Amino acid sequence: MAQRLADQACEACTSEDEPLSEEGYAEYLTELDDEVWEVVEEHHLEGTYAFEDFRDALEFTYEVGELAEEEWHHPDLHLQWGEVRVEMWTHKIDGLHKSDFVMAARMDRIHDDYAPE
Ligand SMILES: C[C@H](O)[C@H](O)[C@H]1CNC2=NC(N)=NC(=O)C2=N1
Repeated sequence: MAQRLADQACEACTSEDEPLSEEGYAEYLTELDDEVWEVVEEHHLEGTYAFEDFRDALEFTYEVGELAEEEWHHPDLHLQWGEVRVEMWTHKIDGLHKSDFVMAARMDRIHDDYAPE
């Protein structure tokens, strides 16, 4: 059984990598929460997470920031009361890389801890 994306680390990407097309990322997309994530114009992942309040959204944002620093792969994070919107792509190749899906899967796992009671 292939290792789950959420159990993987980001691969170092180089500017020589080709951005993934739909055929290339279709399998990865199946591992993401489909109520959260969509691919926009085959260029980036956009995800929207809901929270009970601002503090939970803020703490989630901080945890994701720590993950990004650890993996050296960074999302755009838009924080508001009760919601965090995430945009994830690989700037170096101006498109999608496997590492973007690894990060999204890792964010899904972090969000599981904030699921409303
Ligand atoms: C300087 C450059 O930003 C770094 O090499 C890393 C940091 N984090 C990154 N994050 C993302 N999403 N894409 C990148 O290309 C990237 N590059």
